[in-house]
Amino acid sequence: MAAAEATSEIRKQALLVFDSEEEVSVSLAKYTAELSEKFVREKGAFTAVLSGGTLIETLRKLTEPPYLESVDWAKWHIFWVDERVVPKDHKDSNYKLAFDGFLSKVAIPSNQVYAINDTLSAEGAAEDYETVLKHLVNAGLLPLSSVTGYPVFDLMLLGMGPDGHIASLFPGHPLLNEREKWVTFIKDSPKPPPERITFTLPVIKSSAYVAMVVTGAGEVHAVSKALGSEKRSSDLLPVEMASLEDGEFTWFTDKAAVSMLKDKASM
Ligand SMILES: O=C(O)[C@H](O)[C@@H](O)[C@H](O)[C@H](O)COP(=O)(O)O
Repeated sequence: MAAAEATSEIRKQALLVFDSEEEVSVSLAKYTAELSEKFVREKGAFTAVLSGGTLIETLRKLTEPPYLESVDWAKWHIFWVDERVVPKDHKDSNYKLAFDGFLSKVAIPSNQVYAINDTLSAEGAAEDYETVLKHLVNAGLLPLSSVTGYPVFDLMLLGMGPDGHIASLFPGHPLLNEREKWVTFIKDSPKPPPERITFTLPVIKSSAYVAMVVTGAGEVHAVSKALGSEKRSSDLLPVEMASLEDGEFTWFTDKAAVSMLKDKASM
C-alpha cells in the first residue's frame, strides 16, 4: 500500500479522546449497546468479535445497569479475533479472560459463543474456526461483503499492542499478507504464548464497525505513528493496515494513550 493511500484511508477514522479509562469504559458501553440495538432491530442478531488484553476490563460497564437489563443479550453472537492455542481454562486463554470478566455476567446463550476447539493443533483449530464461520454464512448469520467477499461482522472490539499489533497480526510478519484464508494460525508469535489462531487482515477490514480501544501509556508510540500527521513510512504497523473497506472505525482512547500525539485536530 502506498504511503499516500494510507494517509487518506486513516483519515476516515474517528478519534475519541476521554479524560480517563473510566470514561472510555462508559462511552464504549453506550456505543456497543447502541450498535447492538441497531443490528438486532435491522436483522434480529448482533455479531460481536472480542480480542484479549485489557479490552475485556474496559468492557465492564456493559455488564452493569442499565445495559445488563436493556441489552438484548439473547441475540448476541460472540467470536474471537484471536485466541491462544491453550485449553479454555488456561490462564492464557482469551476465552477464559472474556468469560471471567464479561460473558459470565450477561445472558448470551452458550451455543452463540464461538470459542476455538481447544483439542486441536494450531492449524486444526484455525481450519475448524473457519469452517464454523462458513456454516454461519450458509445459515444466514454472517453476510459476505459485496465489496470484498469476506464475512462481515457487526462490531469488532479490538485492542492494540505496544508494537502496533492487532489480533495476532504482528509487524513485519508474513501472516499480514494472507488473502485466501479467513482464519489462520501462528506458531512464532513474538508475544507469548507463541501458538495462536487469528482472523486475517481482510476479514478485519471487512467489518461494519471497529472500536479500537487503547488506554494508558503503554502504546503511546504506536498511537502516535498510527494517528500522527507526519509523513507515513512505507512499513505500516498492522493497525495502520486495518482501515475498513466499507465500515466505521473509531478509536476509543484516554489522554495517556494519545499523550505523544501532537495534532489531534488532524483527524
Ligand atoms: O491475544 C492477545 O494477545 C490479544 O488479543 C492481543 O491481540 C491484544 O488485544 C493486544 O495485545 C492488546 O493488548 P493490551 O490491551 O493488553 O495492550
